[in-house]
Amino acid sequence: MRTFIIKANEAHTRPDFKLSDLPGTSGRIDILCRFLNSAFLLSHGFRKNVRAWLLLYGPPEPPKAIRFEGSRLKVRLNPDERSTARLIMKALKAGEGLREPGKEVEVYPGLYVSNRTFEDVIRLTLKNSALYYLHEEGKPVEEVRFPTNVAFVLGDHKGLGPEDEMFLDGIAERVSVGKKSYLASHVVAYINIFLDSLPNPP
Ligand SMILES: C[S@+](CC[C@H](N)C(=O)[O-])C[C@H]1O[C@@H](n2cnc3c(N)ncnc32)[C@H](O)[C@@H]1O
Repeated sequence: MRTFIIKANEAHTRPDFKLSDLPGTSGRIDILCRFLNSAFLLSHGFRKNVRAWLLLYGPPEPPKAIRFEGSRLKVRLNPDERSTARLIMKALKAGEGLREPGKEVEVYPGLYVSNRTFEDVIRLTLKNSALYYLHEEGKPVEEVRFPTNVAFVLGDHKGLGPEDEMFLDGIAERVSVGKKSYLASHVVAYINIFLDSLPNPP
């Protein structure tokens, strides 16, 4: 089982953005769409063994946590950003008015929204997965021995802040795919392809 978690510092938490201008109006939800594309899509296929969390911290109602559960997802994820952004919009719409922090609403089978925080999701994930923080200065990915259930945390265009990093210290090993700073979606694609190449892939 593979889990990918991305914290999006400015991603809007209401469906108030334009599908025709995601980078300019949504707080970079376009990055989240590409992230989902890399997490789930194969050419002519879909990775059912993947769970992805989008943690949105932009205006006006942060936080919102959107969970895509590959094993249960019934809606189609397409390669284009626009249709994926529409799913995110649907989830944000379903999450409007949510008050209880722990309550998750099912938007479609396999797609959920809640008010869970970054810390809530990390704690939940740690219950059944080894946690890795994807970071340029981490241990080279080729040197890590991955167990059956793995979870990877990434930042968005701003990266993770010092408080998030402090929270992850001691609970998430830093892992690198290279010294350069790559696009979040490229890092996820690289990790998926690297894990696929292992004799017993998670
Ligand atoms: C700051 S990068 C760039 C975001 C970019 N603007 C985009 O469109 O995706 C996003 C995240 O990718 C991860 N990342 C980038 N380069 C990496 C590397 N060489 N090794 C491991 N993780 C990396 C980090 O978690 C980082 O916070």
